[in-house]
Amino acid sequence: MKTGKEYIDSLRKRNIKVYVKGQLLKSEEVVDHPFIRGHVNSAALTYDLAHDPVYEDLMTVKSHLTGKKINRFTHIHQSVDDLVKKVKMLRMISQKTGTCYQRCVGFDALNALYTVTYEMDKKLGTEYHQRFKKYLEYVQENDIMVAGAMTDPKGDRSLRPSQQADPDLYVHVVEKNDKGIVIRGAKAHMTGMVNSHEMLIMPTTAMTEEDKDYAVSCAVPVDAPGVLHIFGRQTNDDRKCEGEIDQGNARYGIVGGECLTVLENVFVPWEKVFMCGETEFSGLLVERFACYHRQNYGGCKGGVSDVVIGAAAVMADMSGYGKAAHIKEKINEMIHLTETLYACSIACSAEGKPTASGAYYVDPLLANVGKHNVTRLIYEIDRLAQDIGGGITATMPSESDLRNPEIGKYVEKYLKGVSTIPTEYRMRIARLIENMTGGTALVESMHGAGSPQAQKVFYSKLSNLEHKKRCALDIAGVPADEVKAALEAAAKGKK
Ligand SMILES: Cc1cc2nc3c(=O)[nH]c(=O)nc-3n(C[C@H](O)[C@H](O)[C@H](O)COP(=O)(O)OP(=O)(O)OC[C@H]3O[C@@H](n4cnc5c(N)ncnc54)[C@H](O)[C@@H]3O)c2cc1C
Repeated sequence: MKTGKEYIDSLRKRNIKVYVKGQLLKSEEVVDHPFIRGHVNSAALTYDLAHDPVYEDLMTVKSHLTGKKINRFTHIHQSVDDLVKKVKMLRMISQKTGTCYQRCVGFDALNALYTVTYEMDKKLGTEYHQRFKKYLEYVQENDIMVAGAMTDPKGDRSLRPSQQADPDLYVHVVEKNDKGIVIRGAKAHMTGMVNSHEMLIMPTTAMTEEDKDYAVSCAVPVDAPGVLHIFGRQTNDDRKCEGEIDQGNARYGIVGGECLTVLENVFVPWEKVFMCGETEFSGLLVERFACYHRQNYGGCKGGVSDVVIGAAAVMADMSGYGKAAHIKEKINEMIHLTETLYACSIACSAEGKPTASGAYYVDPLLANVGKHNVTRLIYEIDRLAQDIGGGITATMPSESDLRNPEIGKYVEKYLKGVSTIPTEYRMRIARLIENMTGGTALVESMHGAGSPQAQKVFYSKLSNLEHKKRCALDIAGVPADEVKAALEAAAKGKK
């Protein structure tokens, strides 16, 4: 297993093309660029914690392939216990970073592909699973950070991939030969991509026969020829080029350092191709990845919310209203919402079941309910934090003002709360609340792992409404079969 330092050193060896604000960075500058370094630090923590005996049980596990001790982020879930520990691990790390540490996306892609390649081979007689296991062994042995690359730019959402005016709006195969395939397109919103080693490309939606070229999954090094990354802007990101306080979370940053990854005729050898034209399995792959990924959100956002709750409570204490009844009530409400998020993630894990491959899979309905809650409850948690935080979280002068020899004394004097607390501490907490409850951070809760509607479609599919109707009819003493026949007759009459 790599340490954080070994992980960072390994990133420096890549020959990666990253653009930030229109400028191509030199490959060796990427890790230390102020826009990127925080995301590197938070991912590095997933490596360092695996060497800390306190977290050994959560962070490490025995590989089912080699029997060796590996970082959990490269593991295939072998039990319900593994699924539960994943969620506990995510909450624990989030409590330390206050933000995304990116590695869960690749973790979920590994598990999704492991289960789907097995089922694909069984049905179609392909050989993807063996291939994938070899790749997995390489990932585990080298403690590789893998970006999960599912979301395509998608162009006109009302059209299928093959119907788009521009064929590259979904990643597709443009050439096949005896050595491998060539792919073209882009992947959008790529978390942790610029500080990963490899990306796992997956289709973003179920495909029809016409979309055959778009049903493609493969592993690609982030610095392969033809790959370039355009780093995304974030709320207040220029503050990263200034001092520390105004960033709020200077060490770990905000969200996962997303980028647009362009794939311009990228060659992929067959040993790294895990789906190529098997349209009937692309929907299943999307579903598996989505559910594994939605499982996470009560864990990671639970931990992030723990930090938000702490920040709000500290702000109240530092400002002298920490003991007020309405503040305590609001903090309690935030705790209630946070534990509700966490409960869903634990529940979908506890209800996990083995797939045909032997890998364990979450309860998909509960995983979707959990992520859907995140799209709503985080907004309420953050609203309460802003309520408690006060207007200072939006209007505060800068760190430069605080340090200014002429006006610093006024900032010091007039931003003071409780007289014994240094003003700078209060400013740091106010900035943390600002950073964690606005802009980019909120949108991640809405769209990361899929927009709300993407979860809702699972409800009608998985919740068995007919069974619920039956329960009601039985309890009310109404004969279900008679009602069914009567409704069918009425529907026929209408036609
Ligand atoms: C911070 C962040 C990190 C992310 N990280 C990753 C990552 O690491 N890997 C990855 O693969 N993806 C990642 N994503 C992408 C995420 O999965 C997508 O944002 C999400 O699936 C929504 O897609 P979109 O952003 O293209 O939104 P859109 O598709 O533009 O959706 C916007 C709205 O339009 C609606 N809509 C879309 N299509 C239709 C339609 N056909 N009919 C009716 N309504 C429609 C949606 O329901 C939604 O309400 C990340 C996103 C964010 C914000």
